[in-house]
Amino acid sequence: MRVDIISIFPEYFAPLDVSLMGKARERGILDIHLHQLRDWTHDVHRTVDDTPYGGGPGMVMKPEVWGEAVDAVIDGGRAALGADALPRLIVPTPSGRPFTQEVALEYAGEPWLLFAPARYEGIDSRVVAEYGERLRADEVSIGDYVLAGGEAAVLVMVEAVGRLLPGVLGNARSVADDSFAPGAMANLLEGPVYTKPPVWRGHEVPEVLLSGHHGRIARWRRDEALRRTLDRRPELVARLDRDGLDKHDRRV
Ligand SMILES: Nc1ccc2ncsc2c1
Repeated sequence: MRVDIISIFPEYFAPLDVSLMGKARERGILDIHLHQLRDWTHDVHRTVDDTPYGGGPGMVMKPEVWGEAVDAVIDGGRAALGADALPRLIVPTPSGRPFTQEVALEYAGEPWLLFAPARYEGIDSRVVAEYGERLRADEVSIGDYVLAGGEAAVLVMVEAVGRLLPGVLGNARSVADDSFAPGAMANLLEGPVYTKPPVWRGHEVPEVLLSGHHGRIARWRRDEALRRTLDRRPELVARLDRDGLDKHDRRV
């Protein structure tokens, strides 16, 4: 998968050089290209924003600069992927559709993603309108809180998508084990986890986990996942269809 990221802070993405994403890049599974948005400005101050039409606080990022940058990055990607290749354009914004595991799985199936993180009050809305006429352009939110810009959201999305790519997770771990993956634990939060020693500062590991009885262990883990989900994210339990909950579950 090719990933292009255009930002006024390309250095923000240094974390993508390390750990799982760094290894995926070394192994050629993930091909990440960073671009400085200001390289497509033409004034001495390398200006990327201006005051909003209609008034109001803050500044809006200029469409001309983003248009030249996205056009150039598409041309660059096409030199590598083919003259007709087009990226999935992803614009992180608090007003976007929620970024979920389902969206991450969708993006993991794409050969080319182009992220356009904004600062200030966002990017002139004509940019998404312009590119939405010829490619898939999504405005996506990672949650309902205030950030200084979209760069942190791109880090989150690249990691969530990158770890789904074949070969990125080692054999010991598979995406099928994910807490939001389809299956018996779908839509449930991870329950508590333990490792050695069996007693730590007087806290004992639940006995069932030391029993070696796999059926009881599986049942205990599901009970704990359901209990935690009911306590912290009851709306996720509501999503479980009636078949998703067995008669034992209803006693949790
Ligand atoms: N403030 C904020 C919140 C969510 C979000 N998602 C993508 S950019 C962004 C910015």
